[in-house]
Amino acid sequence: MPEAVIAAARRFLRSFIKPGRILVAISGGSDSKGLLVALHAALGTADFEGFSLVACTVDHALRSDSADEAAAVGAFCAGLGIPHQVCRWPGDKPRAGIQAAARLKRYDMLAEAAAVFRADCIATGHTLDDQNETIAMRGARDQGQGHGSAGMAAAMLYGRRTWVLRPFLGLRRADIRAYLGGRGIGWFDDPSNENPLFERARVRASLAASGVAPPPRRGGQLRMASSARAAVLLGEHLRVHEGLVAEVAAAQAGRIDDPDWRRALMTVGAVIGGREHLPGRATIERLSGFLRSGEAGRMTAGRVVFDRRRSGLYLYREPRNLPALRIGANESGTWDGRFNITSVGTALTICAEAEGGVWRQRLFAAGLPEGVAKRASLVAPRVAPEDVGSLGSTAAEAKVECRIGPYDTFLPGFDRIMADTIGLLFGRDRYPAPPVDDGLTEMEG
Ligand SMILES: Nc1ncnc2c1ncn2[C@@H]1O[C@H](COP(=O)(O)OP(=O)(O)OP(=O)(O)O)[C@@H](O)[C@H]1O
Repeated sequence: MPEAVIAAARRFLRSFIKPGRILVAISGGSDSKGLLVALHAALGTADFEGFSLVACTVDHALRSDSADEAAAVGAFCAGLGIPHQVCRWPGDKPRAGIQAAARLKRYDMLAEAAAVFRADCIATGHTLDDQNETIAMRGARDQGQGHGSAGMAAAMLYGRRTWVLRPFLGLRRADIRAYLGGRGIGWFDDPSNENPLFERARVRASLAASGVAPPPRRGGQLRMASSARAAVLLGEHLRVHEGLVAEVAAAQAGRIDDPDWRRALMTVGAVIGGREHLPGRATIERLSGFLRSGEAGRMTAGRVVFDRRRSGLYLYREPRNLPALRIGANESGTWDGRFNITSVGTALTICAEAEGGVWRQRLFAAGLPEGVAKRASLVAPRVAPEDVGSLGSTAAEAKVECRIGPYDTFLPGFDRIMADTIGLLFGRDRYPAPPVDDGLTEMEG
């Protein structure tokens, strides 16, 4: 029903803690165009003073007519009096994984545009149809263990800085099209949506062919509750030493059949291993068998050693395939997916602390078993001024912080409680809060 569209726009605006500027990510397709039009209509009433709209189209420059389409979207926005910017992806494009690369670039450019416009958030036109496709794709990829079943979050923090909100996540695409059609507004259909070379296009076609609407979901709310509980368990049972070792109390180490704890532990494991994703189902099952048995020993999974002793469980990065990195003066880089390093003044080289050095003493002083302190110290970063090479030290020439691999690029709003807890354990600040009431927002999902 087209009325649902304007109702969703109004509900979204009411969820803001205070009025702000919203950047609509508009591709020119029906969903994002419907979002822009519905928000514009809602803001035309007296109920939402203090809000403003701006818009941005990313021209991926992958199709010959994309620049013309982006310009046409600009003209449409101008007709509504909404400031609009086109961001073009310049240069050569990767051949493999083009959709994933385009998505990352898109969010990067949208976040940049939001900063330039001083927008408080980005809004995208993701719909319930997109949500169902995402859930089907994640299920098929066997991410299992409940990681993927919550689907897309109604709010997502990009790059630790920009909130991306999805106000139409509970709406069907057909309703948005009917809403636009009723106003005589057209849209572009992206041919890649139908291209069977892309997984999403195949899933979309098969969901449409099945003709069955998936049942309504409360995935977002359930996931938020799970994250809150996981955060409590982490606070009670897990400590992190120097960003290198996660120590789990002995009594908790075997409770791997608790799904919230398992997800929390696997997420901490991903941080320790410098990974963005949790291990797949088969790896988690193997690891669970080991932890459930309660026997002392070591198992490696996802670049992380799970070292089980009588005194507790210890997680640390396995001492293999550690990279070397060069960072120019006053530049930043990420080493091994685990540490963000910013040079202050001089160019730096970063490699693994192969001798253990001062880290070993610190970990030992923190009360860790000697074997754990020894192994974990070998994977610590050794930061040296480039011109001094191996004689350098970690003195004042660098700022080093832990990277939280699973959340620093994309943080689903429903995981924020757990992400904050993990961040604090690794010596980081909390992530910025969203501009909306996220409890309300997740009810859309
Ligand atoms: N070229 C673009 N310019 C601006 N916004 C875009 C563009 N492409 C997509 N978007 C935004 O993203 C929304 C979802 O589009 P689409 O489903 O194609 O993206 P996606 O890659 O699936 O996103 P995600 O991976 O985050 O689910 C659109 O409704 C729109 O708001």
